[in-house]
Amino acid sequence: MTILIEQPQLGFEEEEKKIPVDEKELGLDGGFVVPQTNSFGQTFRDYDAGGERQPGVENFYRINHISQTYDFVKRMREEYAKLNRVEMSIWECCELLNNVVDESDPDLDEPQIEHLLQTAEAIRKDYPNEDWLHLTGLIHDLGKVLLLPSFGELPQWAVVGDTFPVGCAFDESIVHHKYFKENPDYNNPAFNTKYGVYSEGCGLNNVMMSWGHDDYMYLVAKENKTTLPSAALFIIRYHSFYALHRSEAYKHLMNEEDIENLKWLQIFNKYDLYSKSKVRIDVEKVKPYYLSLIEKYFPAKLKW
Ligand SMILES: O[C@H]1[C@H](O)[C@@H](O)[C@H](O)[C@@H](O)[C@H]1O
Ligand SMILES: [Fe+2]
Ligand SMILES: [Fe+2]
Repeated sequence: MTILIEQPQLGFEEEEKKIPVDEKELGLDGGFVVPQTNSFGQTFRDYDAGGERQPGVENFYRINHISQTYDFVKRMREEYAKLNRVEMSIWECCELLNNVVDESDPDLDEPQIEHLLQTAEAIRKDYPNEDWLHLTGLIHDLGKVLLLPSFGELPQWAVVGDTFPVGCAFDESIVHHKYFKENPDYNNPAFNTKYGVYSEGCGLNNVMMSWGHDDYMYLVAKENKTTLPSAALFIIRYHSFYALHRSEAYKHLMNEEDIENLKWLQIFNKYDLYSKSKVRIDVEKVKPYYLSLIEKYFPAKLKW
């Protein structure tokens, strides 16, 4: 029952693009200061904080956990693999996110374009030479356009929030785990064991993740033949997989390449999570720089 999705084979050129992960090797001082609290005065990712956003966020996860089943994900992957909805550039997509607000996020109620630029600019300060990582910051959440009418207007529960594997047991570390009890897969013996339909070390590429903006943007980038390195595609695809990159669950499904790429994801996560603030970036000022990166790593128009 395992669904195999093709991963670009690492040829000679791609091999050379592999990037050193050691922060010391990169000569960085990690200037970014992790703030103690979010813009609402609470600790980041506190899902039981009881603040103004809590009831909405909890309700979001209730519906998300009940509805993300193995069959649902399979259907979504097939449907969106067609990439037959829209043709546009990466920057046009960034602008579309001007009007998107994420209901799953306890730390941010700003339009998403702010979050993209805040993430990218924070990375750029600490890792000035890793231009691929700046661009990864800019585009990692573009898949949230799935909320908009021309992309199928999917409900929030099918677009945002933390992701997790389907087809095997839901790990206890997943936010608001209790709501999985009402997911039909929860009582299905094919899907509710440690390995479920997978096997030890099978590689995350062979694992079906709950459907949302991560997997969609990965698909868009890959199918439109981005020249970004494999670590960038991994970051885009798994940045919402907190059970893995924060709680170290599901490690038994990883292969060697996943282990390498996870190091970059963990660096990235610091900027994705803690750069969320009310301090706005001047879009027009930074736009030329990001346009030059887009031109370097993507075709002018992409299929979405
Ligand atoms: O609420 C947030 C948001 O949807 C992010 O884009 C996602 O990456 C996180 O995992 C999630 O917790
Ligand atoms: Fe995200
Ligand atoms: Fe993000």
